[in-house]
Amino acid sequence: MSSFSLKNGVLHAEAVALPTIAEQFGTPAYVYSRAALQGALQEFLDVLGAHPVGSGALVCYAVKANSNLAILNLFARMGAGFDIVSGGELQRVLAAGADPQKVVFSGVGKTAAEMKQALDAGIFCFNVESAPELERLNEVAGQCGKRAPVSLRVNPNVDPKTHPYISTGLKEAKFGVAYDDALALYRRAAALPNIEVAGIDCHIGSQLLDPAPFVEALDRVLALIDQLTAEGIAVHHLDLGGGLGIKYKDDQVQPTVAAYLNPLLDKLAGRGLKVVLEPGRRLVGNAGLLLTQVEFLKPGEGKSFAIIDAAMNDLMRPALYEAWHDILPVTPRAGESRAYDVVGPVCETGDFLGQARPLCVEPGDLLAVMSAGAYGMAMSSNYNTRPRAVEVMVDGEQVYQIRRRETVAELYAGEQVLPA
Ligand SMILES: Cc1ncc(COP(=O)(O)O)c(C=O)c1O
Ligand SMILES: N[C@@H](CCCC[NH3+])C(=O)O
Repeated sequence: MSSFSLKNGVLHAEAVALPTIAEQFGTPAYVYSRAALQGALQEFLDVLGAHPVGSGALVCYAVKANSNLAILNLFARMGAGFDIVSGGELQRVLAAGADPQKVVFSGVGKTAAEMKQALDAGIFCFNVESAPELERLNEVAGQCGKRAPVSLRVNPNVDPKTHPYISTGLKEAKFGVAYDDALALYRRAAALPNIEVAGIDCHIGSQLLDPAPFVEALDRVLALIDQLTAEGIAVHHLDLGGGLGIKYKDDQVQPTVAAYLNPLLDKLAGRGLKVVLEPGRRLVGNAGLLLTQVEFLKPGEGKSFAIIDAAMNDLMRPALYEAWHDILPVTPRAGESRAYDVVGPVCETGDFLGQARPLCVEPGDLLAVMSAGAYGMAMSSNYNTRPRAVEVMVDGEQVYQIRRRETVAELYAGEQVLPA
C-alpha cells in the first residue's frame, strides 16, 4: 500500500499532486498521508485483534518518531496510547487528546519534576531504566502521596543486527537494567513503599527487519518473568518495545506486522499478560516525505551536486547514520541521468540527503525524499538559522497544514543582547 504514487507522470500524495502543495505551502515541506498513518496503526490493531493473546493489548506509539499534534491526535482517536521520553512529550500527548492511562514513560534520565508531572497525570506505567531512577521515583511518589506503577526496562543483551547508533539492547548500551541485575532490582522495587511493580519492559533497537532477535529477547524476558513469579513478584503486563523496521530501499523486505507479532504472541499463550507495544518508525516512517526544490546544479568531473532547499537540519538521518532515503523526481523527465550528490545549503560537508543518485533534473524541479515520516521533522534543528519546514497532512483530496513554517524572527525571539 503506497499513498505516494505517480499519476499522469506526477508524484501524488493520495489524490493531491505534490506541485500543488509546493505552490501553496512552499518548500521544504513535510507531507504526510492520513491513510498511510492510519493504515499502519490499523495493521497492528488487526493482528492483535485476531490473536487470542492480543485482546486488551495496548499500542503505545513512540512519540519521539514524530510528535506532531495532528498525528498524535489521529492515533489517539484510534485508541492508541503513547510511549513518551520527556515531560515535554507528556504535555504534547495530553494536548493531543491522549488518555493518560495509556501512557508509558521510557528514558534513562527522568527528572524529579518529570516524574511528578507524570504521577499527577496518572500515567499507566514508568519504564524504569536504572537503580537510582527507581529510588528517585519512590521518593517523588512518596512526596506526591502516590504509588508509582513500574516496569523495569530489562536489557536482554540481544544483538538486533541494526545500525550501532540505534541498537539499544546490548550489554554495553546506556539503556535499561542489565539482565543479570534485574531480579535483584525487582526485589528492591517490590520492597519500596511507593512503588508498585506493574510490568516488565524491553526494547532492543530500531529499524529491525529480521524478527528473530525479538523472539530471542522475549525468551530471555519470559525466563525472568518465571523467576519473578517463583519469588511471588507478579507482573501484569509485558511491554515489548518498538523497533520494527520499514523498507527504505527497494532491495529491503519489510516484514509484515503479523510476521513480527504472531510468533511473540504465540509464546505468551496462557500467561495472562497484557501486551504493550511501542512502535514508532513503523507507524509513521513511510507515511511521510520531504518535498524539496532543486536550487542549483553543479556538474563536475569527479562529483556532481544537486543543491536543494532542504538540508541536514530538516532531515539529519543521512548525515547522522548515513541512512538511505529514496529521492524521487516529482515530475520525472525523459533524458539522460547523472549521478548527483543531493546536498543542502548548510555549511557542513556532511550535509547530504543522498549520494551518487542517478537523476535527470533541472533547477526548479521538485524532489521527494521518501520514508521521511519518522525521525525527520522530530530530529530537525535550526542550524544555520534555518526555520523549520511546514508540515501538511493529505487526506484524499484535502490538504491540511498541521504545522506552519517557522519564521526567522521566531528563532531569535527568546534571545537578548547585553545592556549598552
Ligand atoms: C524505549 C523505546 N521505545 C520505542 C522506540 C521506538 O522505536 P522504533 O521507532 O524503532 O519503533 C524507541 C526508539 O528506538 C525506544 O527507545
Ligand atoms: N533516530 C533514529 C532512531 C532512534 C530510535 C530511538 N530510540 C533513526 O532515525 O533511525
